[in-house]
Amino acid sequence: MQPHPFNDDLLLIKSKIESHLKVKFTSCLANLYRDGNDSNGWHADNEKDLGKNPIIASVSFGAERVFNLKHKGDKSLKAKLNLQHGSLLLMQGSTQDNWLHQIPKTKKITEKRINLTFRIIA
Ligand SMILES: O=C(O)CCC(=O)C(=O)O
Ligand SMILES: [Fe+2]
Repeated sequence: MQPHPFNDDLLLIKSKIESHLKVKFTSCLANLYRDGNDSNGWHADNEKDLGKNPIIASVSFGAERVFNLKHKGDKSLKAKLNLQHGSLLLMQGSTQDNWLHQIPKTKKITEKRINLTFRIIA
């Protein structure tokens, strides 16, 4: 993937999150879900360059989508959130070590959603 410099809109969103959380982010990954047919399969954001126990701030715009979490070890542990327009989801601590997350496909959603995940990359 080819990184681009932050534009003014992204810098504004980044600085609002940073002053709220007292954390500085170095990068942002943008995902476009054109409709409910676009999804993001089960994964953990545990790439080496994120370091141990990464803090990831995830902002959602547009269509509300389901966000599922499942524990890697204990299959009985699951969580389901609805990520609303304008919401901020924070993943931190051992979340990526212990849990997988996904945005499942759905036939109910025909509208677009944009998700921005702000990250600290060494
Ligand atoms: O779209 C979302 O809310 C999640 C995106 C995600 O998990 C990722 O980019 O790693
Ligand atoms: Fe993720």
